[in-house]
This record gives sequence, C-alpha cells and structure tokens, in this order.
Amino acid sequence: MAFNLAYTLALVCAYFALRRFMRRSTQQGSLMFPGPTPLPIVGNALSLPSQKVWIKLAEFAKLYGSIYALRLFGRQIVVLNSPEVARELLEGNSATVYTNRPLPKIIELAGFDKGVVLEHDLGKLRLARKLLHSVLQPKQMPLYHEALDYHINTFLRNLSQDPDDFSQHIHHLTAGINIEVSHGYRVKSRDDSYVGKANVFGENFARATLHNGHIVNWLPFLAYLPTFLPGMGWKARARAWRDQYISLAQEGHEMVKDDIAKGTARPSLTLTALEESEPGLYPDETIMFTATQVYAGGGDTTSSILTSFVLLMVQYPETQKRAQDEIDRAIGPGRLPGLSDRSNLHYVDAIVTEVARLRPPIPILPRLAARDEVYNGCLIEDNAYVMMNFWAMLHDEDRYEDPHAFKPERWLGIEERDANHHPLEIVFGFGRRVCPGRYLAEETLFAAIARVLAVFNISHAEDSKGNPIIPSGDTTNGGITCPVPFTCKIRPRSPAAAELVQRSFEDVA
Ligand code: HEM
Repeated sequence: MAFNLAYTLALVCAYFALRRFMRRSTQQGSLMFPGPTPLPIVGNALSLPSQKVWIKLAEFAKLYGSIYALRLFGRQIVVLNSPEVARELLEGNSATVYTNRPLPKIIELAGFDKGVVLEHDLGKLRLARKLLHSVLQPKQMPLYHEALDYHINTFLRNLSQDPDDFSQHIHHLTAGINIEVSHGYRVKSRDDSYVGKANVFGENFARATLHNGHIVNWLPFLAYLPTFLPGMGWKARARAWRDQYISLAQEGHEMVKDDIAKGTARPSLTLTALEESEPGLYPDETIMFTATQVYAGGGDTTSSILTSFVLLMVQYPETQKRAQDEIDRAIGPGRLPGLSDRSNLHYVDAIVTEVARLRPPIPILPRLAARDEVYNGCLIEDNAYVMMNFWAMLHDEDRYEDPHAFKPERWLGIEERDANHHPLEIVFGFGRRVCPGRYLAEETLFAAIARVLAVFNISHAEDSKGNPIIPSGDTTNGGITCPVPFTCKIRPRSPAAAELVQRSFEDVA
C-alpha cells in the first residue's frame, strides 16, 4: 500500500516535471520569472498563509521585484506589484490576452458567469461593458445627483437616530444607490423586500467567489456526479444560488418595464438599455444580469471604504478636526457640503484618496492568461493567473513615504493625478476590465464623507467604566475586505448640526 502511494506520487511528480520541461523547451529562449522555489506538486502552497495572502505576496515583492511568479498545484501565478508593470501588461499591446478572469467551476454552476463581473463570452462582455459605460461615464453622473442627495441625507438621518448601527446604515446607503443606478428603484424603507433579495444574492456571490472554499473548483469532474451521492450538498446549494439570481434579475427587469409602462421610470441602466439605446442592441439577458451585477460590483466595495473612513476617524481625531475646520471655513454651518464644493474641500478630498490607499477594498484580484506570452524575456503560461496586487502597489515604501500611516496631507497641492501614484488611479483596476463604477464611487465617497464630517463627531466608544474601547483596526479576509466589526461613538457636532440633518432629510424625503 505504502509502496503504491509512493509510486503514484513519484509518477505525478515526474509528470509535472516533464510538463514544465516540455513547456520551457517549446518556448525557446524564454526564462523563468524570479520567485520562491516551488516544491513538487504543491508548488508554493505551503509558503502562503490562508489569511491576507496579499501581505505575504507584498513581502515576496521586496525579494523578487515588481513581477515574479509562484506555482500552485501546477498552475503558474504571476504577481504584479507595481502599477507600471500592471499597465504594461493589462493596457499594452497584449491587453487582450489578459481580459478574462479565472472562472471557478462553482461560479458556472451558480450561473454567476452571466452578467459582467465573471462573464467569459467576450462578445457578451463587450456589450455589457458598453452598456455600463453608457450609464456610468462622467457625463452621466449628474443624472444620479438627486439620488445621491436622497440616499446620503437619509443615511445621515439614520446615523443620528441609531448611531450604533452605522455599519448597517452604510450598507443600506450603498445598496440604495446601486439599485437606483441599475433599476431606478427608490428604496424607501430599511426592510425593503427587493433589497433583502439583492442582499441574499450579494452574500451568495461573495460565498461563491471564495475560490478555496469549494472542492469542485479543484476537481471540476465532481460537477458531473449525481447529486444524491454523499458530500454533494454544494451542488444543490449552487442550484439554489442560480435560481435566486435568475429570479432576482427577472424581477428587477419586469419592475422597470412596469415603470416604463406607467411612465414612472427613473434614470437607470435598465431604462437606458430598454428605451434609449438602438432597438435590439442589448439582449434582455445582457440587460438583466448586467444590471443585477452592479449590486455585486458596487455594494461591498464602496461600503468597505466608508467603514474604513469611520474607523480612521476614530483612530485619527486630529485629522477629523482639520477636515471639519476646512468645511466650517468653506461652507459654514447653514447647509451641507455637496459635490460642487469638492474643489474647495481639498483636505476632505485628500481623506477619500488616503482611505482608498491605506485600506483598498479589493487587495488582490486575478486575471487569466489566454495563451503563452513572453514578457521581458520570461514566460507567462497559458492559463496562468495574473494577480494584480493592489495592496502591494498602494503600500510600496519606494512610492509612498511611511506607507502604513494615514496621512491625507500627502495628497494636498497635487494639481494632476499621476496614473502610477494616485491611489484612485490604481484601486479601480486596469485596462479592459477597469471598474466601470469608479466615477460614481468617487462622487458617492466624497459626498458621503464630506457630509458626515460636517455634522457628526466620530470618536471612541466607551466601556461601562468610561474607558475608551480601542478598535483592533484589523481587516477581514476575502475577495472584498473591510474592517473587522468595531464600535464607536457618532454624535451630532451641535444642536444646530442635528437640526440640519433633520431638515436636509425632510428636503429630500
Ligand atoms: C470604492 C469603490 C469601488 C472599488 C474600490 C472598485 C474596484 C473594482 C475593481 C478593482 C474592479 C476590477 C478591475 C480590474 O479587473 O481591473 C472592479 C470591477 C467592477 N466594478 Fe468596481 N469598484 C468600486 C465601486 C463600484 C461601483 C460603485 C460600481 C457600480 C455602480 C462598480 C461596478 C463594477 C463592475 C460591474 C465591475 C466588473 C467589471 C468587469 O468585470 O469588466 N464598482 N471594481
């Protein structure tokens, strides 16, 4: 038995060694990327932690440089640690090679590859991105300003009524904005049933994209085994996710069609696709799944930055005070700041930029190489994962002095954004799959952060003896990260500020 096992292992090792040798010898003259030495079969799996792998990958960058490679169970993983290298590969002549994202088997089974985020059909992807661009490009932003006012002022009112639930209010804010952009649907109550269903989809999507969490991603043939076999519960789960996703997408689509028929449809992606585009340009399937995935792309990412902002205000009271002084000087106490004040609120703007740098919501994200490619003399293999390590790019000490400190002032006095230095040019990704929601995200973040600072003080919560409760500042693991849950104290800055919150809510309600 022991002999059989050893014999089998030896055969497998020999197979992988031979495969690598054959591959290298077919790519004459190409070298191997630097990187840690892989073990047979498992490759570098044992040197990677199960939590926050991006930090370890950033440490490797100090040893091996801005592009290096690892191996995981035979698959090459090329890690990009600088925006220059990422742009050269993902925006240069070979950009088309790296268009796709890896498609884990569970995603296909759950139907989440329909839409945009994980769409593999390049024709459908092109249409979905065209549609997203048509509704989310900068010149379309004014269409959503009234919705931003409504949702942000409602958020302020919710914060003033129930400050301890700030994390839920943040989530509700971004959900409301996204559903408005995708379907023109205005969320009025905190227990809206459509939001409830969209949240279930968001949670399922997040679970499905935890790549390591599903055995079928590693052993795809399992997908073809019957569901009644023991240990196949994941198959029924994937089917339930798929049914829920399709039903949500159809419900949203029908809702907009009804609104159009009644003449009550608000501006949205679905309305644009159905009414304002060349007839037949967008098939129904493209419209409804792309619209539904706006929720997956825009919700947790924007919420993550807003939650990080609250945490950082607890940790850096002097930064909060400086921003409030700027708002008081530029705006005064009688009204809330808005997007038109952005050019006068440089320090608030710098806070948005620095939060995104210090705590990027997506620390790391892979693309998939569609064929063998030689880059700087080294081979990127067909099917390699090409990892954008945003966290490493944004914490590079050669680029940012004291990179682990929160210092918004580093962004003051900057006239033009340098694409390889400014965090908001990096955190949204690169090239053909760059985030289509980036302009909306920036406007949402600026307006929400400026208004919170104008009317609230954020500070440590206190225990029963009056001692401050210090948040750990730690980050969750996963595809989209966020501060681990923490408590804090959020109170109106003055009775006049409390009154302004109430009045501003009534103005938009
Ligand atoms: C601070 C907030 C946000 C961050 C940090 C962020 C970041 C990202 C990143 C890194 C990507 C992948 C880019 C790449 O592969 O190069 C992405 C894709 C995407 N984002 Fe965002 N995003 C944010 C907000 C939004 C918002 C508000 C929306 C929608 C209104 C949105 C919709 C999407 C969609 C649909 C994709 C998939 C695009 C594709 O696969 O082609 N995002 N985002």
